[in-house]
Amino acid sequence: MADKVLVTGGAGYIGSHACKALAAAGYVPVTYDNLCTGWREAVKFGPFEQGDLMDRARLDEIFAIHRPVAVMHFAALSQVGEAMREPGKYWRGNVCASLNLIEATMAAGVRDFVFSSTCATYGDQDGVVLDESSPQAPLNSYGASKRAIEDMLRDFGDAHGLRSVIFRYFNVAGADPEAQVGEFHQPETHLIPLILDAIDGKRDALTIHGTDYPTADGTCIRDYVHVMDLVDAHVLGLNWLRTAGELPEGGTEVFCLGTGNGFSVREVLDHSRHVTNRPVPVVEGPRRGGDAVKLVSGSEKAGRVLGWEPRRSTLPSMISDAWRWHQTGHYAG
Ligand SMILES: NC(=O)c1ccc[n+]([C@@H]2O[C@H](COP(=O)([O-])OP(=O)(O)OC[C@H]3O[C@@H](n4cnc5c(N)ncnc54)[C@H](O)[C@@H]3O)[C@@H](O)[C@H]2O)c1
Ligand SMILES: O=c1ccn([C@@H]2O[C@H](COP(=O)(O)OP(=O)(O)O[C@H]3O[C@H](CO)[C@@H](O)[C@H](O)[C@H]3O)[C@@H](O)[C@H]2O)c(=O)[nH]1
Repeated sequence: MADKVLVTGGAGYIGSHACKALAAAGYVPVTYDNLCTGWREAVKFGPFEQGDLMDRARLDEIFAIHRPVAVMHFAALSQVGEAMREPGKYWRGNVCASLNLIEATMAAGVRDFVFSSTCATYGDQDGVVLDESSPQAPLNSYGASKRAIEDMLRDFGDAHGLRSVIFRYFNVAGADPEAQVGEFHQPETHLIPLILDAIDGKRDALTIHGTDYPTADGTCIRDYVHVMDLVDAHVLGLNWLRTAGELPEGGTEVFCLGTGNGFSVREVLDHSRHVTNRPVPVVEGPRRGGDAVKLVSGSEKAGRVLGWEPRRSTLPSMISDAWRWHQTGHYAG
């Protein structure tokens, strides 16, 4: 029988794409999700188990029923604005919930763990290109909670032999090119789906959050990575983790997932106009709290160690796949 992987947050944007990639690689992805921001209809590639990470008894039950060989942990709260208003929700919902999951994982005798971290753990580093060794100085409780979970994984590795791969994502965008799953957040805060909403009239206009940043066109710069490339890296990371001898007992390895190319908000708008061949209504607004000026990955480690190669992570490809999903795929919501 195929090996099972417990996918927390498998009903969400990135987790649902990861389930598709895991199934294509021969695993059975078992989604564990409380549907607080996810969608039942997004769980298409393996069993669904509804539950909250804070519910230890339910987690123990799921480990006993499915006996997964590894855990991929995507479930989190990830809205920066909300994190700045309600830090307690993020420390509880991300840090306490992950502690519960890690303890349940250890109790079940599972040792291989893949974790979604973020370049938001770096904070604002004055335009430098970031890699795995760059200092972490998060600007908000979301980034701080993710950094704390990274530390927790190291401690559980040192003390109890947990082996983990930590992926620090840059900005994830695009959708499954077959539009079986896609990005659907409510409320949506991410740039590309908001631009697409403005293009087809679902919102009045895209507000540019700040036009006075110290960049060539005054808007923030981000490194966008296609969600399918990102989840491919997870399968590579999982296989690498499971290959005897690659990572010692208790080891933790961090990989940045970005392309090394930074694009400003205005550049993303230009590409969106071009790809959709439609105008984008835009208004210029003030800066959004908690935003770094520039977040770009300088890492080649995921390519060197895991053999990862982003294949779809160009802006035209990410925007056209997101646009296809926007027009043809949807969840009930
Ligand atoms: N989207 C990005 O650009 C980006 C960038 C960096 C890191 N990340 C990280 O990637 C992961 C996935 O992000 P996403 O955009 O897919 O988010 P998402 O909100 O679409 O998915 C998160 C899923 O986790 C579930 N969940 C949350 N708390 C839970 C809990 N306590 N118990 C059970 N299920 C719970 C939600 O219902 C949802 O299905 C997150 O950890 C996020 O921090 C995302
Ligand atoms: O209506 C909007 C939305 C966004 N932006 C700008 O677009 C850029 C990208 O914003 P967004 O898509 O919200 O992504 P980030 O704030 O960069 O954060 C995302 O990417 C982080 C990693 O960079 C993850 O950790 C977070 O979970 C995820 O929300 C930023 O400069 C925003 O200020 C706008 O100008 N207008």
